[in-house]
Order: sequence, then structure tokens, then C-alpha cells
Amino acid sequence: MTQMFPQGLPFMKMHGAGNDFVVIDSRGRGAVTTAALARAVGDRNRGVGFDQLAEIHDAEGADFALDFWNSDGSRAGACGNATRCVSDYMMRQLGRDAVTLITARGGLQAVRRADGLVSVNMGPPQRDWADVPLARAVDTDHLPLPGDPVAVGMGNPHCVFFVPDADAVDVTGEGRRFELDPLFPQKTNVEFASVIGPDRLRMRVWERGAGITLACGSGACATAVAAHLRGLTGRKVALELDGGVLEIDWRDDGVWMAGPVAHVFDAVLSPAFLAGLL
Ligand SMILES: N[C@@H](CCC[C@H](N)C(=O)O)C(=O)O
Repeated sequence: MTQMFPQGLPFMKMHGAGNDFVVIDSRGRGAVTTAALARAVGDRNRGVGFDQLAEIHDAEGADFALDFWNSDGSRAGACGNATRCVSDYMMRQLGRDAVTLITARGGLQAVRRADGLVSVNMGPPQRDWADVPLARAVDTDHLPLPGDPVAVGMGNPHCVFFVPDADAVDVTGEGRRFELDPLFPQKTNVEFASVIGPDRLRMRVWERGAGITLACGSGACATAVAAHLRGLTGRKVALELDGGVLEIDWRDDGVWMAGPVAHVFDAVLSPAFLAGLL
């Protein structure tokens, strides 16, 4: 397929609260991303580097569709921050303050708020063990794991720990350990959160397929849901992540997540780089 791109493959680099993305706009043509391409582009030394690659597609009944890939080449069913970044790009292109999109999870909506932050409704949290998914029927409010974590699905699996001081956690060691726990048949994202107040949390994250990242939108949603279920916060919270603050509002129609977005640069993957990857 490399011959389809004699001038190379254009992409955008974006980030949302430091969660960084390569975005490929494939509207008007077929999908181009393969696991090999995602791994190669995701390599921060030999490629571009990203936490997730998002590919935009045409959609019926929505403004666009999105697919997500982690930097290890695996697929992700949800990526809240990339959804916000691409929605910002699409809203600018369409001259609107609201867009609809389709992901593996189904239809979502995103809006630009009056304060300029881009907000997406990530849908309702998945609380049934089979939907997270977990390997067997257990209480998702209290997983049978050390540290008494909560399991929440947001279109992807999350394992949320409440700890006295999130900054004191060995996120790499503990994150890798729980990502691969057999209780999670599709692995899991792992969040460590501490309570600052009834409407504020500190959170650090280990992402499935990507490792430590500066922020994780679906992880922030899952953590806010878990905190409310545990009686630690209200339904509206701000989460302080390593890359910035995300605002979560768990409403009747779903979990809304708002935060900053940045379109950093546009560039092209050269034909030589693409050779053998498409
Ligand atoms: N950074 C994302 C989540 C990315 C997906 C995750 N690593 C997975 O494999 O589920 C976000 O902002 O939600």
C-alpha cells in the first residue's frame, strides 16, 4: 500500500493535558493503520512517539468515526483525550461548537464549552464484571486484589486504587503488575488516586499498551466514578494529573470529561519510513 502515498502519509501531532497522539485523517479513503505501523510510529526514538494513534474515518449518521491504537501496536476501545483533540480539529474544520462521532463503544458527542475547553460525553460507566471485562464474576466495587481496587469500564478496562499519596506510588512497578493480572482477560489500565477534597483528586496512571502517561481521559472518568461510588467525592470532580487538570461530571446521560487540547504540528511520514509497514 506504500505506493498509495508517493508523497508520504500526512499526520497531526496533538495532545490533551499531555496525553499525546498521532492523528491520521483517513476520511475519503480506507483505513491505513496496522499494528506494525502503530508500533513503528509510536517508537519515540525511531518514529514519532505517541501514547495513542487515532485514525479518523467517514461515518454514517455521525460527523466522523475514530479508531485508537496504543504505542505497543494493540487496539484500544476508547481514548477520551484523543477524542477531545480530534473533536476540536473537526469542530474547527466544520465551523461548529459540537460534533458527533462513532467509536468502538458507539456514538459519542463532544462540545466546545464557553470557557474554550473541549468536553466529551464518554457514555455511562460499565459496572458489570463481564462488561469491564473481568475474567470471572466478582464484586466490581471491591476487586479481590491487594489494595482493594474498583473496576470500571469506560469502553476500556480500568482498575482504580485509592491510596493516601498517589505521588508515593511506584506506578511502573504496580501498574505493570496489575495490567497483567489474570483477573483482566484483556489486560487493564491502572489508576492510583488520592483524595484532595470532595471535588478534587490527584491521579497518576499506567496505561495498558502505553505505560506511564501524563494523563488518561477514560482513566480520569473511571476514577471519578469509582471515587463517587466509594463515597469519597461528589459526581463532579477535578483531577490533577501529571500533564494538567481534567474536569469530570458524571451526569444522567454519561460521564462528561473536559480539558485542554493542543494541536502541536503537522508533518508527513516519509515513503522510506512507510516501506514494509502498510
Ligand atoms: N489515553 C486514553 C486511554 C488510552 C487507551 C488505553 N491505553 C487502553 O488500552 O485502553 C484516554 O485518554 O482515555
